Amino acid sequence: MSQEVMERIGRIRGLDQAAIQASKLHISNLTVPPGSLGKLESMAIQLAGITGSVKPSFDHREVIIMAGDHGVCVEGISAFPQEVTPQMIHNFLAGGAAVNVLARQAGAEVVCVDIGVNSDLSHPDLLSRKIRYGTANMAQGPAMTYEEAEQSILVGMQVVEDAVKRGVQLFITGEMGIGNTTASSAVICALSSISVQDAVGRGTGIDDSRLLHKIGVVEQALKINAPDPRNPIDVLAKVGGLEIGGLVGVILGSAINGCPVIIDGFISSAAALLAKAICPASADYMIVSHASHEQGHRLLLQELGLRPVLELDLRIGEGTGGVLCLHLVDAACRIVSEMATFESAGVSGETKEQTK
Ligand SMILES: Cc1cc2ncn([C@H]3O[C@H](COP(=O)(O)O)[C@@H](O)[C@H]3O)c2cc1C
Ligand SMILES: O=C(O)c1cccnc1
Repeated sequence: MSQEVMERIGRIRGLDQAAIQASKLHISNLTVPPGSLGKLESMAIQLAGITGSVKPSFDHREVIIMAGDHGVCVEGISAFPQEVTPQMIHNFLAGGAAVNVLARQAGAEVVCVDIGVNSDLSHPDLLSRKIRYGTANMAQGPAMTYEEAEQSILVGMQVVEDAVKRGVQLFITGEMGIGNTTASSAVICALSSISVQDAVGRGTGIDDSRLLHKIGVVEQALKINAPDPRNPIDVLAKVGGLEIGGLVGVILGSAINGCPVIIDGFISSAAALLAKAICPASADYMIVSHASHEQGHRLLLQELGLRPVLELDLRIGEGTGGVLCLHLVDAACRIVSEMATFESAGVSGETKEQTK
């Protein structure tokens, strides 16, 4: 791996164990039966471990939408044409996409990065970090070079670094790239024992015959490229995507900078699996927002070893589920900072189980 990427990964630290213990103790004193706030408690404890604070808050949060195109689209694996990628970028920049609406509701900024769209784009609010004009067709050969894959991770890390300098404290992964459920399926099959049949789903809504074809395309891409399961960069280069690599960088970059990162749907989770393969400690910084309706996402999350917070039958990506999860992250933060303790509220904290 390149020096620049390696040096940054070396800065990832384990969670603050003292803060985790302090958070557990604080939560045990709140006026609810022990453990009764479920995932809100585990989130609050994780956030304490990440930030070192028992009462964290995240006023400044950003969805990073990594956008890239996929050469494999020529195989006819999506229900939509490649032109939709740049068209949706204009929609994000105009504030009209689903993720924009949900981000406004949750008080998050949306940042869009062109890391590999197959057309020229220019807009004052677009971050232009193009590495190449889309990937090559992975059904015929590697999607990109090893160096380009490393570069995509570095771009994601640098986008996070710049945002942290502006005061951003929490990141949400988002993506846009027609064809990227195909690349994500190939990535997870290359990294795990999940079968192609189980990993490949309908993406934007393909019919049964196209689904069978998509399975064949992923099988072919894995066969001709033979990605090395022990080398996540090789997997990303051969069967991944530029926006997937960018998200690996966003996830690792969040961990490097001590920030929580909310993982959105199927594509973001494939990036998370790559990030964990590169640096297992990065998983401590991840919050998996939701279980997507996309076939294979549940198995992917099992592989990642993380439980989703929500289940809303979303199957869109963009960062939509990630932003919705933000409301629950805020809820967890408010619980630990605003709730009364047994002592302050004069409520008896001893359970009958304890007094028996
Ligand atoms: C209008 C539109 C908006 C989207 N927003 C996210 N995606 C999602 O769909 C794409 C992946 O599905 P597939 O692999 O089947 O092409 C990605 O761009 C993903 O972000 C969209 C797709 C469309 C058509
Ligand atoms: O879960 C996702 O992220 C997803 C599912 C289908 C299409 N695009 C994204």
